Amino acid sequence: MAEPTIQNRPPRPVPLAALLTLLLGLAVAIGLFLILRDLEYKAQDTDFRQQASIRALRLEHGLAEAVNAVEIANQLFVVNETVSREQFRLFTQPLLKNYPYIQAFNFHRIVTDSERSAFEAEMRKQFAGFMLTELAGGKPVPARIKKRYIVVDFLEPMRGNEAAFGLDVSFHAHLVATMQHAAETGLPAASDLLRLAQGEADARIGFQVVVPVYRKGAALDDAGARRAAWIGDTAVIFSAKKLIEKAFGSDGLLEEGSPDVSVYAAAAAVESQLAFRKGLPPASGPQGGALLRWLSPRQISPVTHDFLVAGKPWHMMLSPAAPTAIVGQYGSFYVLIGGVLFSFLAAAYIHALVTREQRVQRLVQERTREAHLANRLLREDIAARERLEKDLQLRKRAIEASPNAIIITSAEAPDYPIEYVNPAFLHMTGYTEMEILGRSMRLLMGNDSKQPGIAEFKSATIEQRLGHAVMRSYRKDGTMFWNDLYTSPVRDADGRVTHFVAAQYDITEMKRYEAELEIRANQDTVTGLANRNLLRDRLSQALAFAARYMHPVWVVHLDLDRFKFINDTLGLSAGDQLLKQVAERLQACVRATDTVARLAADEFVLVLPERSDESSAIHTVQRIMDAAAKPYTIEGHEFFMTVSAGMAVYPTDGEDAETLMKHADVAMYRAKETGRNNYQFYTPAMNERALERLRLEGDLRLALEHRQFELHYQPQVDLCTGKIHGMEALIRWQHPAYGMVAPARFIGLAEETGLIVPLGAWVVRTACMQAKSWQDAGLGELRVAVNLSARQFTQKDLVKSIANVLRECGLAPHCLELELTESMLMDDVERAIGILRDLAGLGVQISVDDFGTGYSSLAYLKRLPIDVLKIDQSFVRDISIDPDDAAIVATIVSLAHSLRLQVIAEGVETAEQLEFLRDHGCDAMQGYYFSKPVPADQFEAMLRQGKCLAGSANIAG
Ligand SMILES: Nc1nc2c(ncn2[C@@H]2O[C@@H]3COP(=O)(O)O[C@H]4[C@@H](O)[C@H](n5cnc6c(=O)[nH]c(N)nc65)O[C@@H]4COP(=O)(O)O[C@H]3[C@H]2O)c(=O)[nH]1
Repeated sequence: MAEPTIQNRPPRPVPLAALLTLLLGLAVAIGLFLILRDLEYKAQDTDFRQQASIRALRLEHGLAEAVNAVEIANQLFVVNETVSREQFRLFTQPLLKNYPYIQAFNFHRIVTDSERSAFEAEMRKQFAGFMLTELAGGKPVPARIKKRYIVVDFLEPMRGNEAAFGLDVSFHAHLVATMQHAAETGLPAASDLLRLAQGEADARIGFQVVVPVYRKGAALDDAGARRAAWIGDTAVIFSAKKLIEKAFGSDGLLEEGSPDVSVYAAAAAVESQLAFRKGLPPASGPQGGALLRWLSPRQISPVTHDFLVAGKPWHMMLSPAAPTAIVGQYGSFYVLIGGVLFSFLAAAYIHALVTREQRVQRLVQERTREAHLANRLLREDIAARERLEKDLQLRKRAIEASPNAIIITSAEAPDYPIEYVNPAFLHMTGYTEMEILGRSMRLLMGNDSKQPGIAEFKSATIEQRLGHAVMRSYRKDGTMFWNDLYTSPVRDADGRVTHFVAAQYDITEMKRYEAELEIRANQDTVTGLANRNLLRDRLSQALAFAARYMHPVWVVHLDLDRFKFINDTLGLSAGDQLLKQVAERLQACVRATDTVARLAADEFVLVLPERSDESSAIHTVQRIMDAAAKPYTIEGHEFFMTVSAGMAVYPTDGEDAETLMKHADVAMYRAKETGRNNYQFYTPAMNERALERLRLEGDLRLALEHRQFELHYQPQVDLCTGKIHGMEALIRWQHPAYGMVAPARFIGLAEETGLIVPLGAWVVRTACMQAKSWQDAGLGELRVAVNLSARQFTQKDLVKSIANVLRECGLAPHCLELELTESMLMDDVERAIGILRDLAGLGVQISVDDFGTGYSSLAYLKRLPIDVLKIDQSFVRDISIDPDDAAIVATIVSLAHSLRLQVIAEGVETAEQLEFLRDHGCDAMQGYYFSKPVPADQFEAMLRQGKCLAGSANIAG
């Protein structure tokens, strides 16, 4: 099952422990918060109440002191019968100074209407124009007539209060009521708050305290008596603000942060009677949602204080200054915040612990599961191994018990050492394990290393594929057995071939049986030659091969002349013996690749696939006829026998086996008809040529004796100097009947007949003598090139005979150049190298004729001690029209030069060919363009003329 990855793992629920920790932490934090806040609140509340009572006392005291000042002033009128204005001034002066919150001292005099005039008259004595006034529209006007006037008689200080002097205040109902109340009680009475006409702008709220003044000596027992004795009153006008500020003023009771204070000149908090305020009116409590209200600092409830000022109830309210409450409860908040944070941290920690624990548990579970799985796999593995072990044991026992040989080799090239062989192998080969292990399979092949099966086996191994080969193998004691070998690569898990397994079967018995069958099927039982069956096969194979490589195949039908006579005379057994001897002779005259078959009683057929021309075929047939013609000894008697042969050639005389056999048969009958003991071609023209060849061969044998040969010389010209620097000696046969015969017609014949050896020796000697004679005649140290035939080249005493000739002629060895063809060199390179080294040791020059037509191996070319390469005329011919030939010639020139060889081009017929050769750095030329091969006298004439090649350096220069 796939593990969920980090990305797709579902979110895990918060562990309960973490949740509980969080909740508990939060509860504790909140609890602490509440307790602390309560403590803070109580401390604050107590502190606040203390402050409030201090302020209440101070205020009461201050106001009482003020009232006291009024009573002091009143004493002036109580004590004195009459009080002069001056007295009043002098008396109030110090009081005004001591009580700066006193706005004015007044004496209100009750004047009846009847007394008005006298009063006004009396007053005018001191104050001109005095009259009682009243306020109308805020301005003093003469007072209207009333029963009674309450007149501001004395007034201190006067300055600033002039408007009030003489004013009838009886229009002021409340003031009048206050005065009357004071008069009736005989006690000071305070008014409501008034708006004062004088004073600083913020101190114009004030109140009056009046104390009644009675007539001297009047009874004042009850209210009525007092009302009757009332003649006026002394009044003091206070500035409420100044008075209260003075009361609180000391000890910093109004400082920033001190409680907020509201003082009302009434029994309750009536805003119109607000005498003083510091700070804000008491708040109704925190606003906002429940949580916000709960979290908000607990409000300290305001403190009220009621007291009397001159009999009038006053009301004071104190509430803590706003920031104080918050500041005072910070501690609990810190605890709350800290507690909450701590709770979250603790919860996170518990969460981490729990999740870690869970992870560990999970990991343990996973590991446990994996361990179980691993255990299961291990058990399965062990079981599989046991099974495998059993299988292996079984296979091993099977391999060991196998009757066929099994070999396992390593895949390590090049030896592929043997790592295992089964007992059957040891039994089959006779080797012990010790002897075979670590060795190569090659050990089994002995020296028989050229079998086709080995190549197949090798390539199967290299290509790492199945291989099958039937091979001859050799036991330890050297005896051969036929080995049917199968091999197969063994691959490891990565597909790499590490071993090969081979199974070998000893099929020697089968092979022997097969061979016997084949022999029976394909061999003539009397002679052991191929029978008709095998002949057909071989001929078909030869034709298929010939068709592919454009080779001729010769089919020769032989018939023994007069065999029937011998058979009839001497009996079948003698006949058989004769046939056997004939068969042996036939076999001896042909090559291994040829087939000799017996068709019927005295009829034989030869298949000669590797004769390139008719002359070599004739040569073979002639040899057979010669061999057959030799005497036979049977049962003590000597016999002579001749054969008649008919020849047909593929593809001229037929393209299939049947036709060729039929035509060879026809030709054979023709031979019989023409007198037996001869051969006939199926094609008449070939018979003609064969006849001519016979004649030529006969003539050739005599030609040397009759001095019919002569040498022609063709100049070889240095392309740099344009001068003749040598010549090639070319043989000519001056035939008495045919005239001049070209070498192409007789050199091959001479080669086949062996006449080439004396002929070649004659050529070398004649050419050397001629070269020496021209040297002696002062015609230059010319080098003469002579063609060597294959047979000459392989002649045992070649080097010696050449050395003799040079010595006899007195020609310097370097003036003789021996021309050899590529094929002569490549036939048996090692042998050729030996001969050439010996020749080079003499000091003669060696050139390779017809270069480019054969298959010279560069590697060998480097090892051959040669001096000159002759470019074959077939390349030179088309040099200026065929780019391939041009490229070949250019390559040969550069190749020769890189091997430090000279290059001469033969068959140069045109100026273009010459120009090309010059352009490409060819050293010398030979060809009709300069001169054809000419007799010695003509060549000498040419030398004497100093004939040169036009356009060469020396000429141009
Ligand atoms: N079309 C043409 N042909 C040119 C030209 N220049 C030279 N030739 C011919 O090319 C042949 C060159 O000789 P080779 O390749 O050795 O070929 C020689 C050589 O292999 C062989 N031969 C000639 N003399 C001897 C000899 O004394 N001994 C041996 N073993 N072979 C010889 O017979 C071959 C033919 O000889 P030749 O008939 O004399 O033919 C000569 C020569 O006449 C040219 O410009 N155009």
